[in-house]
Amino acid sequence: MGNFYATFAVTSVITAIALYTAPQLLPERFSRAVIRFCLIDFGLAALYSIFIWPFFINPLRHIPGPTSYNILYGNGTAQFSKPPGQEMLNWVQNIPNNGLLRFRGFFNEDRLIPTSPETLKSVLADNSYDFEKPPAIRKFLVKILGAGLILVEGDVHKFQRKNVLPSFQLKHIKELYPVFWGKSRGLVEGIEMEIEHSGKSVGGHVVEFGEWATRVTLDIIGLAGMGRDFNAVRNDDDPLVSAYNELLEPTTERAVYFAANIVGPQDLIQKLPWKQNRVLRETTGKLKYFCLRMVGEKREKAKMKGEGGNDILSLLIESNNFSDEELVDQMLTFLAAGHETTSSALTWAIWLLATNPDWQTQLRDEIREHLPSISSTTETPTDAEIEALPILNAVINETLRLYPTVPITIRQATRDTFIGSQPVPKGTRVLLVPWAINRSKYLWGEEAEKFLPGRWLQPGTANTGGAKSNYAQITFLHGPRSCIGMGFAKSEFKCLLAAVAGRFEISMADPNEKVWPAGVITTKPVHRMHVKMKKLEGW
Ligand code: HEM
Repeated sequence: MGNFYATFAVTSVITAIALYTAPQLLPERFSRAVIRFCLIDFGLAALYSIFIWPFFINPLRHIPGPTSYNILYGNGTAQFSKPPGQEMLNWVQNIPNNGLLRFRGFFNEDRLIPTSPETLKSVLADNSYDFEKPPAIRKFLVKILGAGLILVEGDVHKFQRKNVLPSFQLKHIKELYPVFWGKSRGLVEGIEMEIEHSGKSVGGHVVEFGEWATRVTLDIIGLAGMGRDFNAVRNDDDPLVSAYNELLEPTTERAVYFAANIVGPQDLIQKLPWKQNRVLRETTGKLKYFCLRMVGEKREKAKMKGEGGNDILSLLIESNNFSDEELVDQMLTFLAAGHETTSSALTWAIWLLATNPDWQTQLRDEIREHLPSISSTTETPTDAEIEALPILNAVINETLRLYPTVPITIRQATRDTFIGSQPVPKGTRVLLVPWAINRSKYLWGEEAEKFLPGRWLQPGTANTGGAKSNYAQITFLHGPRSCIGMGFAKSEFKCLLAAVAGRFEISMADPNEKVWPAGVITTKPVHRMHVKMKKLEGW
């Protein structure tokens, strides 16, 4: 659209000159003259920004993209397609391009989609700091989650990333396996109890698995991330968890409030006498208070008894690089980024196993042959034993490929820059679409959209799935803004899936149910995940 303010300045000058030379166009009353001036000015600016610039001037207009669009809102609704990212996948599969697609969003604003390893590398690695998260989204979320790693940009991000990274190193993740396995046992026991209480132990009982997944991943991020046992699998009365759930409770009014803050004048909206403003202030205040108290207690304990823990927060405290307030921001970030994401991945894996019984059996056989029973309280598998299971590795990688839990994420060019050899003006929005890249037939072959764990089981393909480039899979993105918790998430995911698939036979409650992903940031099955689970003896 070009620079919005510059457009207005130019159209104001044009309007002023036009009215000066044709004063008969202005009514006599001053107030009416001002209104007419503004209307003409606004009309000219809109005409230029919505029609002239995008269709006749914009240097990006020759990049291939969908040819059918609405004249006013372009293909803006594609961002809300179901499943999220599906419309973009259709473009990737069907519109020939040289690594970049362009479409017009609302009011014909440009949107670019990198589609090849080269252009993805350009955005994610080579020019990563030229592309930031859109400022309005960041400004609003910082009020809720604080200025933690996921929301800061530029030098502050470089500093935080450098100082948080050591706590997520492989050697630390290895130490967390007992927590992952112990919490996986808690999950299995919880489901076993639900089955027992239902009185349907013999034939199996229908369980809504998504809720279990949410609770157990919350427990894991609590204990492994912050050294606090929320025990959400057994109860939900932890004050920190209650405040967190209250904050993210998905009501319609909350959704409208969030949307108004992102697209509207945020500072004004936050001054309105809207109940959501007060609720948000109070719950974030509560959440931050609990976190601050936890950080204080941990710091004190480490000082008095020289006792640090092996959770991520303890390691960050030990590193001495962050103030208490900064640690609170990181805690809220880990809570938000590190639990619904893994919970979503686990839920999709359960669905894929329920609908692919052959792979379910093969996975169960592998687990039962090589790992101690999940019910054993004396034996815990080592990280090496879990990492050595090829089918488990194949199933989690294929799940993460087909159901990336963040299907779309957005960037905005902060300066005039390049994607590959294509100049990209400041302000252009770029969509990174894991859903479309991970399923692209150009990167994964004709069977790209099929669940085929075997692609990770061929000689030399355990880490690549047979794709020629790392950038064929962008579930965790790549480069300086990639998911810092990838190793944590994959290890946790492996333990949880091994425990559940080893213990239960899983089938769909309704084999004819149409299941598809829905959600705004992370995805879950649209009607939740109702599966029949039957406890299997002999392990
Ligand atoms: C299957 C599980 C997960 C998936 C698919 C996932 C995916 C992602 C993605 C796509 C991003 C980039 C978002 C963007 O910049 O637009 C991201 C960033 C991040 N993730 Fe994860 N994530 C997962 C689990 C976790 C876990 C368990 C943690 C923490 C314990 C975590 C912590 C973070 C943080 C801190 C960032 C921001 C990194 C930065 O900007 O430097 N994630 N994740």
